[in-house]
Amino acid sequence: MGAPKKGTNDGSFLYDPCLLQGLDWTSLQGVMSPPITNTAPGEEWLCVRPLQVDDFDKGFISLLSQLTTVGKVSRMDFLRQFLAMEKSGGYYVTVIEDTRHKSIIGAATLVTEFKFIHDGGLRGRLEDVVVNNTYRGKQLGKLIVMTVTLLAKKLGCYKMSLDCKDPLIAFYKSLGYKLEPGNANSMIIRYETEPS
Ligand SMILES: CC(=O)SCCNC(=O)CCNC(=O)[C@H](O)C(C)(C)COP(=O)(O)OP(=O)(O)OC[C@H]1O[C@@H](n2cnc3c(N)ncnc32)[C@H](O)[C@@H]1OP(=O)(O)O
Repeated sequence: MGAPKKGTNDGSFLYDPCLLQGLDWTSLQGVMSPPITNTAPGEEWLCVRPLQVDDFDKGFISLLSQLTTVGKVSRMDFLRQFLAMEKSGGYYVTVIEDTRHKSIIGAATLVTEFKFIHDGGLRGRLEDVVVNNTYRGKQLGKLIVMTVTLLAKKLGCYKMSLDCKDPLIAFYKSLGYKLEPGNANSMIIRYETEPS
């Protein structure tokens, strides 16, 4: 099934699905074995596409709970955040659906940020990467990360960055992400109470 075809944006997508057409996977030759792309993900029942309004009913929120604490997010909460992201622009929440079960099994988000620096450039951040644990080890993690990474390039981002735990450094390095010497620290102030 791959990605939704041109002209299928009926307004239910968070962003225009046409943006996922024509991503340049040539630099990834050898990284994926067998080679897969967002438009040819290896199984006809896999679909890589922007988040849709009815993905709450397809398990999107419970998938995120395999990444971190989600808390209580009702359908209304989901819809409110979806609409806020859509209105704001710059949120490219991208998912993999198993269309046999109408189930969201993978997700990653590209967030873009307008800058005055870098000639008034656009910066990308990779956020909230997760694959359902029963589907892991089948390259779907690589697929969803590279889909949004190539989308950032297509949108004209001058760089894309991410924060991750140490064990995942090798995973992201295999996809071309680098630790820059002297510039690989992640610092945080947390404003919320840590869950017990
Ligand atoms: C920027 C962020 O959002 S960081 C947060 C990342 N997300 C999480 O930690 C949530 C829980 N984990 C997951 O959802 C998944 O394990 C993912 C998304 C990290 C990887 O998904 P998968 O579909 O299993 O990835 P995929 O099949 O493409 O595996 C690629 C490689 O990464 C390695 N890998 C995958 N997960 C991990 C991990 N948790 N720790 C170390 N290595 C890993 C695999 O061994 C594989 O290596 P290989 O190609 O040498 O065999």
